[in-house]
Amino acid sequence: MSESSVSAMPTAAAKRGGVFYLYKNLWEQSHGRQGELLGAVLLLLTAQCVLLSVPYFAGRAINVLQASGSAGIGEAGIWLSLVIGATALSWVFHGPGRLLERNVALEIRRRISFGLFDRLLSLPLSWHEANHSGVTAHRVQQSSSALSSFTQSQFIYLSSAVRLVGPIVALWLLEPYVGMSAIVGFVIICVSVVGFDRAMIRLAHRENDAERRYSAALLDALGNITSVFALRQSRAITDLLQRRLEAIFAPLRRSIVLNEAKWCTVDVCSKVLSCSLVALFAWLAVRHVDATVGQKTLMLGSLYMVWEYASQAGGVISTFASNFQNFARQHADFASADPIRDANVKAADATTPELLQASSPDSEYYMVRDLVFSHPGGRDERPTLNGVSLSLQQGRRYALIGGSGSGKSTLLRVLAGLYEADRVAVDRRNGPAIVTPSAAAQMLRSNVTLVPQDAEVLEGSLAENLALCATHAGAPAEGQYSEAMNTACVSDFISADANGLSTAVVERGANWSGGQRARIALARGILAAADSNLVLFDEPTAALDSRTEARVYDNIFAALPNSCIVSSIHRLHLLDRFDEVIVMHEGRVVAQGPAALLAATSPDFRQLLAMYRKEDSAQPASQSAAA
Ligand SMILES: Nc1ncnc2c1ncn2[C@@H]1O[C@H](COP(=O)(O)OP(=O)(O)OP(=O)(O)O)[C@@H](O)[C@H]1O
Repeated sequence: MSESSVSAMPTAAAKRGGVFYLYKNLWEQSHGRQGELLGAVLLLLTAQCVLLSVPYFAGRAINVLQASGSAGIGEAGIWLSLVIGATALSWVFHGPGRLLERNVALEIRRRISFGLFDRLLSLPLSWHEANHSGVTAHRVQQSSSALSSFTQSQFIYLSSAVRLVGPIVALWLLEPYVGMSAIVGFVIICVSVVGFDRAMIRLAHRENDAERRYSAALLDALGNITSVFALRQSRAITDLLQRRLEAIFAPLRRSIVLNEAKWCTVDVCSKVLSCSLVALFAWLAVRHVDATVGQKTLMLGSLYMVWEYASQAGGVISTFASNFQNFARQHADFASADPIRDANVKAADATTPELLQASSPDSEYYMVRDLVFSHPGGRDERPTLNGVSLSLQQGRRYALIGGSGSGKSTLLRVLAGLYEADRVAVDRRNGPAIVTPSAAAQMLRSNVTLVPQDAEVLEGSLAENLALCATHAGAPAEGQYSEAMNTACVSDFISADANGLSTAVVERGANWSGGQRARIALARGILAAADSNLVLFDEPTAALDSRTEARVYDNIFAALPNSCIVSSIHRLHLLDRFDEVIVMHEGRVVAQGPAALLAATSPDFRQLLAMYRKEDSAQPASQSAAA
């Protein structure tokens, strides 16, 4: 995938309303736990409201001491014990509130991770081919962590809100002019913070894009480490990684400058505001003449209250600035999975359920007519499959042959329902014809099993790898493993018992030879195909020597006697094991029938056969017999 197309993806997210977007998703994702979420909010709000009384109690203690001296020690002690009491009481609400909030956050992370994974599984194969797996994995992780961390940051946002409103109300009660001045000051500073952070959100989106491309390159390098070593790619890969890292740093550097400018503005303005509020209060207080004693009074406790509330007000500005920055980051990170959420999946045809029912496993043949398919973003103007027609019968074996790039793998993927055709009609004996591509894809997907070309194995034990599949009815029983291992000739190199099944498979099956890995993957494919009436194999034995290859085919045909089997093959010495041959050329089926008939009637078949014989005779004898 080109670098430009990767970076162009997640911009739709930036258009969505930030705060509402996150809160809407938080609310939706916490369904079933919304009571807990509201309970957490209530408890955390109560804790912050209780804490608001602390400066008042402390100020009253100072005022009593100022007015009554040592005679007021008892009363001051009561006020001070209220300070401790209020702090302790706030924890009675804050602690349980945080527990609730963080538990909901964990649940939200679980839901988003699995929700996105489910969504990924529902997207067509072509979507996955067009999107780098490293990029997609990064999106899932970043988005699920972001909303989870947003959820468990609620107490910070709530405390900021209370500490924003509380001191203003307190200052207003102490002196309305001071309260009014605080509001004006807050508004000015908040507007400048929002301005800075808007610019920083845009940079965060660019930074996330660049970071995903860097992760993708790193994953490619580490995932293909044999080629990196063997082809001396280290230098080129390092250069690529450096370029991609530099692409992260470009928006990051601008963001760092903006961040410092923002903090400078916030710091200076909040200090100016705090000092101005104290000065304003003092000035207003000394202007007030006490009529009874005839002198200007300035109660130190009240001054302390103003200082404390003003400091809180100043502190809140810093907190607001930092919260907004976190919030901006969380918004950008959560939105990074929007290309997955927004991926355009064609809605299934309304008649699908009926068609699926009609296509019960006892359908006895498929007649595929006029199949047209183009790879999205394919290089060629012509469709990859152009008017393909073929007929397949239950219990028969078909060899799919053709030159490289003729469309064999693509055809098998369409027949497995993994790619949706642009146009197709499928006739079956036991049901109405299906003429809608989406319905055809769904029907095929629920009746057909494709054993893919690449032997994709996962890290774990052999048993875990075999368990990573399902028939249309569900997971295969463990008792079937040894039979599948025998069929795929896995038991040639590992015993089909508990001991053998516990053998380790490392990442990408690097502790097995290519042929052994292919047979493990084939055993898993055979397990998955147990109840499919159409089973497709995409060159499953290309990595095997010709004798083992022939044994594997004999075993497969014996293990699946009632299924229709279509297998693409390159080595044509296998042809006599198949009932019919399907010949492909440039995206078309140019011939179908028994090999003997085609040898007499099809020039394309004869040409392929001649090419094969020439290649085969050119090979050293040892090669075809090698294990
Ligand atoms: N994901 C894809 N995106 C775009 N074009 C593709 C994609 N996969 C295959 N193609 C193109 O479709 C054509 C048919 O490819 P396909 O893999 O089906 O051929 P094949 O007959 O299986 O070849 P081979 O025998 O070499 O495996 C080729 O021109 C190929 O470049």
